[in-house]
Amino acid sequence: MSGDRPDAAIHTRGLRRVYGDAVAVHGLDLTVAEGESFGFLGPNGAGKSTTIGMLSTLLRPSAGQAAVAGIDVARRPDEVRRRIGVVFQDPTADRELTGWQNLSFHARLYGMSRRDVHAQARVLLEMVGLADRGDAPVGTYSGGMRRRLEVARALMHRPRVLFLDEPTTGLDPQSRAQVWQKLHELGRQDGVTVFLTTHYLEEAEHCDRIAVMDHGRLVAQGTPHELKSAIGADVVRLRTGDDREAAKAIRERFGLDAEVGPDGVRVRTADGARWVPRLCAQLTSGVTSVTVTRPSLDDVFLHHTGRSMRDS
Ligand SMILES: Nc1ncnc2c1ncn2[C@@H]1O[C@H](COP(=O)(O)OP(=O)(O)OP(=O)(O)O)[C@@H](O)[C@H]1O
Repeated sequence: MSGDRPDAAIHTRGLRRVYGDAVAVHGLDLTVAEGESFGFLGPNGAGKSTTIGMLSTLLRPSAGQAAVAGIDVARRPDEVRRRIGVVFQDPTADRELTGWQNLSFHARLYGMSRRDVHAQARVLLEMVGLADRGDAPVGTYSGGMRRRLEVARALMHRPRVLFLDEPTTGLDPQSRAQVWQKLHELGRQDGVTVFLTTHYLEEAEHCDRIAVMDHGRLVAQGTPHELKSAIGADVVRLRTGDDREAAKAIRERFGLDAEVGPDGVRVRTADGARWVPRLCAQLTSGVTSVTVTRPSLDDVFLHHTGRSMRDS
């Protein structure tokens, strides 16, 4: 493809997908380096699953190009499939089979030898913390265990790129942390590229780089630190006797953008700590609490999409 990047794990140019008259992904240009963990964020309907579908060869692009592990997804989909692993939003492990059988069945589809399957399953069950549960039916696993098994299964044929669509949705915080730690090790130790969508802030924080998508377009990309710094200002959150009235007063008297949300009034301003005393002196609607923080990824998300990550 033009502007080739054979060393990149994922490289797209003008990647586009339409459903009838609706454009789900508009000309996406994205490059993800080998071994990178890349978080793909965006509100519902932004086009994340459609993009993963195209990159994992399940959906044909309507236009543009994409290469995964240096191979064009439209021209050589079979070769791409051998080099990728996919963990879908909904659980797909067979509950009747044991963990071990799930891994083995998957690997045999990829033509792996019995011996190789055995060795690889042992390593991966160990890696995802299921070594002592491999012989139990998946129906007896907790949600977190099932998810970790699915990660192991996606890795059986030693893919170079792992795609995960909402890998930890519905898991408790402890299971989420466990799954995430395993994913992180993969990149660090084995150079596997991890490309994931998530609605969880802490998961996004762990990524080497992040892209934010909205209405089928990339609206921001960079490291979590770069994206937060680019917002440039402190975030002041206030609770007042009347949040709407306070937001109105802030807009009028200070010319600042004040948003009212479930956690009170949110204002972005340079040097928030110095501004707060001036604010308190001017507001008549009684300030009950104030916090000043550096921008979070949720602030980045809100800035670029107009929505909070938690709400989406
Ligand atoms: N099979 C389909 N037929 C028609 N429209 C579709 C289809 N799949 C997705 N869409 C539309 O394409 C757009 C992008 O959807 P997509 O599922 O890729 O978004 P998403 O960012 O993954 O959302 P979510 O976070 O809800 O999974 C949406 O407007 C959606 O309604």
